[in-house]
Amino acid sequence: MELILATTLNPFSTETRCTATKLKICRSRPTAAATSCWQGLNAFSSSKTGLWVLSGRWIAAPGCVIKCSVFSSESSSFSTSQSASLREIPGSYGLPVFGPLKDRLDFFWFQGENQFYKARMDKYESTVFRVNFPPFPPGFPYSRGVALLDQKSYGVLYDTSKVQKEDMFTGSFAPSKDFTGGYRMLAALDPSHEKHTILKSMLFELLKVNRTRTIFEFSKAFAETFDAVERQISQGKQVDFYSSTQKFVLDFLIRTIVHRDPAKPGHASLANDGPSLFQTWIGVQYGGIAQSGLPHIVEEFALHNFPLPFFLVKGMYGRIYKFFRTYATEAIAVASSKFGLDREEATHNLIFILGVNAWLGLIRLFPAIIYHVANGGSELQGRLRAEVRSSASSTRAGLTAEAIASMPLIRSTVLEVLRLSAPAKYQYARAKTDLIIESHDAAYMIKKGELLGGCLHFASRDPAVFDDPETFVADRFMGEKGKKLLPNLLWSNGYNHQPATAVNKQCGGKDLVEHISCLFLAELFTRYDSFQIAEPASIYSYPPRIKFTSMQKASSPSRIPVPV
Ligand code: HEM
Ligand SMILES: CCCCC[C@@H](/C=C/C=C\CCCCCCCC(=O)O)OO
Repeated sequence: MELILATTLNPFSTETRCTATKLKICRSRPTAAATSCWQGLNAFSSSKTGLWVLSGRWIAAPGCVIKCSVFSSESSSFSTSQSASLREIPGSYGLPVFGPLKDRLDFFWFQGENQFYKARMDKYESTVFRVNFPPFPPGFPYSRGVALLDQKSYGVLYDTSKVQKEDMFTGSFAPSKDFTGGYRMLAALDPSHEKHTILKSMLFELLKVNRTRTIFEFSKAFAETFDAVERQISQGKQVDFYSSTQKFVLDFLIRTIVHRDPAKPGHASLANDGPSLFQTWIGVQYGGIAQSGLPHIVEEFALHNFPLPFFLVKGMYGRIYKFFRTYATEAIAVASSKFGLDREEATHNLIFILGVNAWLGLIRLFPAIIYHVANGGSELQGRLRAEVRSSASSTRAGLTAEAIASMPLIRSTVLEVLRLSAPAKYQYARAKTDLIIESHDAAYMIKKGELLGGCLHFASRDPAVFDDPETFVADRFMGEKGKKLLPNLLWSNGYNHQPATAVNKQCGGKDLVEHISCLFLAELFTRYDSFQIAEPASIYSYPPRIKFTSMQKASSPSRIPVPV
């Protein structure tokens, strides 16, 4: 936040910088007798108009006096011209040991993750409050921090000039690097790290050189998956889409980037073990926060108590590594020849990017898309079908990137799913310096080093931003009105109207996710007129309960084979 201080002095030259040696901050309204003084150094910068911009760290109510001595030892005084109230951050970490233990019981047993945050937001009447984040003791370090649950305060998580993202992928707990060949992965690097820029650029390059494969491999994996779905339905079975999605997405990702079918026979083949190898490697690696599907009491004691050692999955990860090292030759060649990366490090990063960043997110997103579109009933399915059929048939080549781009309702539906059911629900960062953050109704002082944790489930339902925030509105992101909401769509660790770059921490697969999610819906309504899922369905439980019960094949398939 920038506080414009109207200077009463002649403007200094632009070279002069003023270092505040003593700031008198009025913690409450200036009429209050009590004020408090801040001792601290803060750099101001002047501009020709003489207006001093006090960047972001100090808040003063009107009438406060800010003493400031400039380098030329000339003293000056300013009066502030704006007001903002600095509020103590509500909440508590509880007593040592007992506080985190109570929070752990609330989070994993008595309340569940959404109610855990909602109960505290209601209790403190604030979207910013102190809390113990998971994972919890005894075996995990204290993750005391400040929760951010509104759209306004969330933005600080993206401002890497104010916060650092080293080892912040899952908050205070970062798995041992043993799980990733001894290397820190791209997602765990702060953008100031040179290796971050190199690895993210490598990813962008791999997505670019494989762009033509994407649609083809996706459509192929989609067809295989739904052939199997239809076979099972014809045998009178309900089809658990969360499990069939895992093979579907892994096949698509690996065929597209590694240029090899994971199950293709060979000395390093993954056979059909890919999904279970990745689920186990990830579940053990992130055990403290993992949702394993194991009986709850087992999950609590086996996974949530202490970080599990890598040796438990050494053999499984060895198979994954051998597959990539053996077959991902082109991708590794790009990494080493074009980006100078060590082949070893490139291989481990490729596994993590495809297996955690890409796969883990998409296998949660596709069932959520089915869930929301099924809940939209025949009306929404009819509108989606009409849009797909008219757009695809209008271009000779069927579901091309251009055809997908001409499906506004499909895209808006995908974005609305990403709003309501963002697969990556938490983003963390640590304050680089003392800083001020703002919610819609107050400003708070965050001290250097404090952990900030955003909970997207609430920020994506911020009633100050979204009309009818709890309701799935497929059209929400359509037209000019929808375009204005893109800055409020936060699923990719950044604002949706802004691009992921090599120097920010926004999801490297952001565009790919939106494109193939639109392609997923377009394929679905090319192949089917409609579909139904079993009730009750759920995407907030783990594993998600999304089971196909029936599909109505397309009466007039406009399918034109996609060019290879
Ligand atoms: C629905 C699917 C996905 C979701 C919800 C998702 C979400 C996110 C989020 C929230 C982050 C930031 C994590 C943090 O630092 O706090 C992230 C980072 C990242 N994602 Fe994704 N992602 C998805 C799919 C993908 C795909 C398909 C790829 C690659 C093909 C990918 C590659 C990455 C990478 C490389 C990073 C680290 C970026 C960096 O550190 O600069 N993601 N993703
Ligand atoms: C969970 C959704 C993952 C989306 C991938 C995305 C960003 C992820 C950010 C943090 C999630 C880290 C992995 C959590 C593992 C949970 C284990 C389990 O419960 O099995 O990177 O692109």
